[in-house]
Amino acid sequence: MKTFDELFAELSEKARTRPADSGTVAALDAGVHAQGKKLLEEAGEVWLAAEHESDDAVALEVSQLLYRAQVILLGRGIGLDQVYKHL
Ligand SMILES: N=c1c2ncn([C@@H]3O[C@H](COP(=O)(O)OP(=O)(O)OP(=O)(O)O)[C@@H](O)[C@H]3O)c2ncn1[C@@H]1O[C@H](COP(=O)(O)O)[C@@H](O)[C@H]1O
Repeated sequence: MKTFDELFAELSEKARTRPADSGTVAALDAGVHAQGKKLLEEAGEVWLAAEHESDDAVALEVSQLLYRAQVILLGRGIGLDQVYKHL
């Protein structure tokens, strides 16, 4: 299990070291258009799960949405502090 901040630290390290088997590196290399499509896809899956599926299914989809939001942030070079100041 990991927190939102821990995941962001892990993904930042992946972006820095660029391991060949990293899906995050591939997602970053795919560019913002592909990243945005994934984000919207996950948002839709959260919505559908919330309407029709179990609590655990909703939690899974939200975890994937959070991951995709972090990829967008990493792609733009935006840190979590910059996000948190708006919360
Ligand atoms: N939390 C996630 C995470 N959430 C979602 N995803 C990706 O999103 C996919 C699920 O999205 P979809 O429903 O679109 O599934 P899919 O279309 O079958 O998948 P793709 O073909 O798009 O890969 C997963 O298969 C992963 O590729 C994630 N990929 C990685 N992480 C975490 O990120 C960390 C680094 O991962 P790597 O960069 O791959 O090493 C690890 O700790 C992982 O747990």
